[in-house]
Amino acid sequence: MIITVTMNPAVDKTVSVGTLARGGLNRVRHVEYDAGGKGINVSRTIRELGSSSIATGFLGGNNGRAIAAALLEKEMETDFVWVDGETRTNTKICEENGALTELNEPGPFVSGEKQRELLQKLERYAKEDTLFVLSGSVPAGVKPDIYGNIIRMVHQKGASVLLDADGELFKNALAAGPDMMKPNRMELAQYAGRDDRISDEELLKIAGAVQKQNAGKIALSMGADGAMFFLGDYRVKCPALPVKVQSTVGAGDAMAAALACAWSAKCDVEETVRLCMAASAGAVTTTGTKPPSRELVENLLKQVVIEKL
Ligand SMILES: Nc1ncnc2c1ncn2[C@@H]1O[C@H](COP(=O)(O)OP(=O)(O)OP(=O)(O)O)[C@@H](O)[C@H]1O
Ligand SMILES: O=P(O)(O)OC[C@@]1(O)O[C@H](CO)[C@@H](O)[C@@H]1O
Repeated sequence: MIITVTMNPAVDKTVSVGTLARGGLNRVRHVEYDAGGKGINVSRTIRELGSSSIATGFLGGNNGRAIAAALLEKEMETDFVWVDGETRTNTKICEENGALTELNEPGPFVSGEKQRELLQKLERYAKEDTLFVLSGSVPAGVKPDIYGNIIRMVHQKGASVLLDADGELFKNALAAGPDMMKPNRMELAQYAGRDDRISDEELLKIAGAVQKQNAGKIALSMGADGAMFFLGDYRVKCPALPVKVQSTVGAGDAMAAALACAWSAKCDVEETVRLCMAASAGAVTTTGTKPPSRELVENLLKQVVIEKL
C-alpha cells in the first residue's frame, strides 16, 4: 500500500502571461486550477499509471473541499485530517519564453492536536508492505523534525519511506534514514552548503556520500539535464527526454510517483529508472500540474537512454 502525505496541499493556480512585467499590470491570457501539493501530485500520477494510493495530510476550508472533490472525482482514495483555516493557493506564473515564477503561500496554522491526529493515522497504516511518501513543505505550527519523527515511527512497524523535501525538513529526515529519496539538484546542493553553480561531479560525490550514510536509493532530478540514480550498486545517469515542454511544475512529483509504483510492482533497477524518466518527461508535456497519461508514459519508456556512471 502506498500512502502519500501532503502536510501542506495547495490549489495550484497556473497563469499564463506574455512577458511578466515586474511592478506593472499583467494581463493574464489563460488560467487553470489543479489540486496540488507534492504528495497529492504523486497520488494523481500513481492513479494515472494504473496503481493506487491513499492520499492523506491536512486540508481546510473551501480550497480543501475543492481538492477533496477533485480527488473524489478521479475515484482516488483519501483520508485527510481537516483543520481550521484555509488550504493555500499557490500561483505559478508561466511566461511565453518558458520562464516560471512560483508564489507558494505558507499554508494555514495546524495545531498540535491535529498533528497528533495525523501521526496516529500514519501509525495505523504502517505495516511491512506500506510505503509512505513524505513530500513538500509543512504549514505553520509544524516543526521541521516532523518527517524525521514519522520515519522513525513507521520504521518501527517495518514500513518504508520515500522522501521529497528540502531545507531543514530534508536535513532532519535524512538523519532518520529514509529508504528512498528524490532530491533535485538545488536541494542536494543546499544540503551540502552549496548553491546551484555546483558541478555534476560534485553532486555525484555528495549523492554517493548521502547514499552511503543515510538512504538506500536516491533519484537525483536535474530538470532539463535529466537525472542520476543511485540504486544500491546500480548508478546511472539519464539525459532528459526530448519532449515539448508545457509546464515543469510537478515533474519531480511524477518521478517520485514512478519510484513508488516501481517499489509497489517490485520492478528491477532498470525498469525503475525507465519509469522515472518517462513519467517525469510526460509530466512536463501537460499544462498546470496535471499528471501524464499512462499511454504517453508507455510510449516514452522506449526512448529512455541509460548511461553507467
Ligand atoms: N525541460 C525538461 N525536459 C524534459 N524533461 C524534464 C524537463 N524538466 C524536467 N524534466 C524531467 O523531470 C524530472 C524532474 O524535474 P526537476 O528536477 O525539475 O524536479 P523538481 O525540481 O523536483 O520539480 P517539482 O518540485 O516542480 O516537482 C527531471 O529529472 C527530468 O526527467
Ligand atoms: O511549497 P511546497 O510544499 O514545497 O511545494 C508545493 C508545490 O509547489 O509543489 C508542487 C509541485 O511539485 C505544486 O503542486 C505545489 O504548489
